[in-house]
Amino acid sequence: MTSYSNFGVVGGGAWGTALAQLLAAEGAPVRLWAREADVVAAINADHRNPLFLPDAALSPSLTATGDLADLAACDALLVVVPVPFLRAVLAELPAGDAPLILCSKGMEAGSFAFPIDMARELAPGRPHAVLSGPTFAHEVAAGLPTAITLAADDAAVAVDIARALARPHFRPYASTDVIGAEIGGAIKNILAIACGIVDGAGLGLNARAALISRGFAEMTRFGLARGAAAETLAGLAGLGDLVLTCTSANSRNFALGQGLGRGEAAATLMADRRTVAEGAFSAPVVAAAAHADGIDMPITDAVARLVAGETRVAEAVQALLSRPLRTEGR
Ligand SMILES: NC(=O)C1=CN([C@@H]2O[C@H](COP(=O)(O)OP(=O)(O)OC[C@H]3O[C@@H](n4cnc5c(N)ncnc54)[C@H](O)[C@@H]3O)[C@@H](O)[C@H]2O)C=CC1
Ligand SMILES: O=C(CO)COP(=O)(O)O
Repeated sequence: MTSYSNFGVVGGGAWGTALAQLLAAEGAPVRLWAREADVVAAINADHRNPLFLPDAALSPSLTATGDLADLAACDALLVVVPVPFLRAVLAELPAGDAPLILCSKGMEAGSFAFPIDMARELAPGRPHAVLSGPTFAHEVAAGLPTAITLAADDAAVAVDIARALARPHFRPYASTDVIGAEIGGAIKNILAIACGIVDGAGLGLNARAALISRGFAEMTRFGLARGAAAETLAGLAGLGDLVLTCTSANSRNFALGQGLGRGEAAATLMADRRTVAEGAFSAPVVAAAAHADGIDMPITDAVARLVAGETRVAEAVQALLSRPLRTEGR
């Protein structure tokens, strides 16, 4: 059994900060790399991250740096950079054999790569794992009970990392279904936008439940075609996270969808965002991947078109409702 005690966190957004705080809460040293100099300064001076996680008081044992080289001595790294920027940051990581735990949720445009695919390509020769599940950052930082999936190809690696991350209120479930964990996290963001649209447009709770169910059918079709296990998709990283983010305006993806549903322009909603709504980036990518593989994903298609400003909410809803009737199933 390998134990990890000297964690580094790559990415000082809400989720990176919350994970760093989780690991540092009892006084363990944790080093966090943040891109913004004011985030680094505020964490070190005031033990706060006013830009991305303003309400959390952070442990003094959590220190920040703007230099990735300062993470070279860490014995495990959590990588929490939004997917569109992940490749560039991975390319700058200091060399080493510390495991990389990928915590971002999405699929890269052009390459169709998930975070773990990029890590294997750009930082080979070390263990890679995926951490994904229903986990609002502010709740984890506040110490509220949370369960999550930790997936790695090697079962022993998954168990070791899960043990190292576990805390009394934070329960990682070990898994070897890396692709299932990646697909669940990427697709639930897209479906959270769809549910936000239904909410913003006032289409009712029946419609939201229908979207969650039929969206889960899309996630399952896409996942099974790529070798994911049905249990993973029905677990924390899939259905669990889908339920969380499809039912709460705390989800940035859901909130973006609410704006679209109220009729606000996608371009306006996307402009000047400091925080990410990964589903807006992933929707066209997953839609294109599904088309290429011949997988039917009408809700994902609709979200991609709405985010691109190619259709209006009423048209998209009409198109979904007028699809031919079919038998229920995957
Ligand atoms: N916030 C949450 O509750 C959770 C977020 N996630 C995932 O974690 C990942 C990171 O999200 P958050 O920490 O919430 O981010 P955030 O929305 O709080 O902050 C934005 C992040 O993007 C970074 N960024 C912006 N432009 C960049 C660039 N050009 N190069 C590199 N980095 C850049 C910022 O430095 C900041 O770290 C996403 O994939 C998200 O889906 C996963 C679970 C929970
Ligand atoms: O992934 C999340 C919770 O599990 C956070 O969702 P949002 O990115 O939509 O806020």
